[in-house]
Amino acid sequence: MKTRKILSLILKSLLLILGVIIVAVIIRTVTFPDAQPYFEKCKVSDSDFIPLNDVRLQHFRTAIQIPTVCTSIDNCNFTAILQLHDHIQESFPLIHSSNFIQRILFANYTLLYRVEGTNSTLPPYMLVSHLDVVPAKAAEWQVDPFSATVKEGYIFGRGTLDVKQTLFGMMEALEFRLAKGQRPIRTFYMAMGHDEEVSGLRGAKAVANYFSSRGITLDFISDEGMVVADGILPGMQTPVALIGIAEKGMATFEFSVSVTPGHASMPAGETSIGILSKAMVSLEQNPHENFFGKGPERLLLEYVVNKMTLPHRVLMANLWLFGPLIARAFALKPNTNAIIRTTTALTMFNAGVKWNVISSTAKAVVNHRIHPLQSVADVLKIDKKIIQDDRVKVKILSAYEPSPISPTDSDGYRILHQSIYQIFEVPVAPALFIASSDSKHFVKLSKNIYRFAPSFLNSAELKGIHGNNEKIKIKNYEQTINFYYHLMINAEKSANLKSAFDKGHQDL
Ligand SMILES: CCCCCCCC/C=C\CCCCCCCC(=O)N[C@@H](Cc1c[nH]c2ccccc12)C(=O)O
Ligand SMILES: [Zn+2]
Ligand SMILES: [Zn+2]
Repeated sequence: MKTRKILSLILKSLLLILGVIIVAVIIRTVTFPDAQPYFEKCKVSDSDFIPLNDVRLQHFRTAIQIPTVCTSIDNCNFTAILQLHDHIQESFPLIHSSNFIQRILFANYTLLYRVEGTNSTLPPYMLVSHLDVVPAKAAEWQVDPFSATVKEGYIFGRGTLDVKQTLFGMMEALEFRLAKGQRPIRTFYMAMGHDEEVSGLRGAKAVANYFSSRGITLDFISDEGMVVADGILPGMQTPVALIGIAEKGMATFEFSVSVTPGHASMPAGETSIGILSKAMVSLEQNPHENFFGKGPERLLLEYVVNKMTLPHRVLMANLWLFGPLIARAFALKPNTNAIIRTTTALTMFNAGVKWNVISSTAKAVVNHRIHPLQSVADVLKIDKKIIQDDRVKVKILSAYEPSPISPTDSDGYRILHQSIYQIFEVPVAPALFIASSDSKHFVKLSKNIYRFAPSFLNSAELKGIHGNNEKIKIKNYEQTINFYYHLMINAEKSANLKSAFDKGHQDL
């Protein structure tokens, strides 16, 4: 009898606790604050819209057809890069004949345009793109990667998403303003690196030195980066534009094992290949810590929870209860896994000289993209702990720390948010940029650095970046031009944007 009473009491207590949790979850879900600043949809009048006519389309197609491939810092198609310089000058005659626009060359191939505004009291900003592209294996593409083939509503080609669309988008926008007699009020720069895909150490680094040697700082910088993600963020009923407020660091390690070589007929147990393979499998099977809920993605979720389907809203609004479950869910897909941890990619493995020789050495390269909550030193220490084999030696081939996290209450963020919203009319949220950009060289020039390309992409299209069949929707390229057009205009009225943010619903 006594036992039954105790069990009944325990059951009632558990039901009470469950009830309290359910009520707490419901209250949190329905009262979750909406961090999405509201804008009246700023109607884009015809005069404010740049149509993608045949001339502009051909400008872009010709740029794609110029194979500005870089494979290493000293191995670029420099002839093609100079061809692209010429094509840019031919495509934008007003820019290149203007007396208030200066074109500056760095390291023979990197370009910086300075557009002097009429009001020198407004702090300058910078738009960043790059001229070079990664190689493409033509045999694996549906079309020639440098043909700029137009089909099925797309323009196919290496560089259509990374990142000649922003290069020509910003230039078309400025040329259009000049053609309308609109001299910009606010001074801004457009930087175009020639070696972004191989570190930017010759190009963007020289541009950074130019600014720092003159004591010039920038109010904000907009570089390539995150995108308008369509069907990528779990639970989102609409696409969501992600502004990279920080970028991951990068560490490329070379792991090697050396043993005494010998005849394959008399192997001494473990070989260099076997020892290194085991070490690499350990790295691959032991991912770095899952930081879900502790990094910029927490801010991202606060911005978009209320735009999610109800089941996802219940989960995302209650990370206190469902955090561990969501952390595991984010880890399942490469795109979302990349924003919650330091990633480990085994990218090269070289060993052996002949089938009947025990190889003296085996070498492997691992590329880590480092989460902002870790450092290069942390990652190296953890790798060594995972491998736990002193025979495996490690050399740092290149390393960059994660960037600082830029604020979301800056003029620059507001300008990007508004410009994105005007063109795409989708929720906009801050996020961690999962790759690297030339902006890593500009962190001393501005604390407001944002990594965003106005690319409207689903998971399949995203795979084209550095992959096969890179392609941009024709409509998305037109949106890209108009994104930069509105960014330039919004940058000249940013004070209004602040009041709009501060007061909620506003006509701008
Ligand atoms: C919850 C949100 C879901 C997440 C969605 C993910 C969306 C992904 C968005 C964008 C990813 C595409 C990235 C495109 C730009 C990539 C720029 C780039 O390729 N950078 C290179 C830079 C680089 C190359 N070699 C070196 C050597 C040394 C330093 C840098 C570089 C790169 O990152 O590899
Ligand atoms: Zn790239
Ligand atoms: Zn790029």
